[in-house]
Amino acid sequence: MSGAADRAERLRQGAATLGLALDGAAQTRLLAYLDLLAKWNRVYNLTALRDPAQMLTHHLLDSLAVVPPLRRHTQGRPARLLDVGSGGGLPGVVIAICCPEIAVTCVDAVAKKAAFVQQAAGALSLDNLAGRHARVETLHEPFDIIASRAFASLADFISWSRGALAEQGVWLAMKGKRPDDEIAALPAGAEVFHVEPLRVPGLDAERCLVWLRPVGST
Ligand SMILES: C[S@@+](CC[C@H](N)C(=O)[O-])C[C@H]1O[C@@H](n2cnc3c(N)ncnc32)[C@H](O)[C@@H]1O
Repeated sequence: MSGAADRAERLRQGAATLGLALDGAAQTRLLAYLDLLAKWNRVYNLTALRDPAQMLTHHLLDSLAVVPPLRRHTQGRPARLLDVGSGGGLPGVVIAICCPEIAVTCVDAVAKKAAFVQQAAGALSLDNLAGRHARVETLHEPFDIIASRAFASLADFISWSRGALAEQGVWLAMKGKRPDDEIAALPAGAEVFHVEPLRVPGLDAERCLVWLRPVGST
């Protein structure tokens, strides 16, 4: 089997293991995104991983694992999602591909990373995806969901992005092992309402999602 065919099969199997029904267009876009990531990585320095096979498991399937919990939360309704410190677009681009009803903004403080996401939105014809060059602390438009992966401590994630959260909004942090120390160090004004373990197909490592919401007046 060729490398590309092997990746397509592993993506299909991984999505099935996650219980995700991906149509052909979504699968094609996810693989095209992987190709873009691999192609532009040297220029934009998007990820330390160089091998597309590893990128599939560590980046694509890892980000895909967030989609079922996200869909459970939104119930398929339209939502605005901010991916903070998105780098090469993880998990934001993957969410935009799998959930056309979610308008995704990927923000990064490094201009070339935001430019890559904007370029990917055009190349993959994703009307619901935008790359934004900014520090998250400067954003104020309301987002229903603010997500991050490999970004910062929970305390910094919450306090830096607080100004961009809608009134009924929630934060969603993708973490490795359950971050009990970070949860204990949360500032007043935010609380964890759910921590769910995630299984990433083909990845033998602990993963969890931490859901948070604002409390009281901040
Ligand atoms: C370790 S990378 C993670 C990238 C991506 N989320 C992933 O999982 O591969 C963290 C990213 O956060 C960005 N970043 C750091 N501080 C930021 C801030 N205050 N506002 C926006 N982006 C920030 C960095 O430029 C970097 O691209």
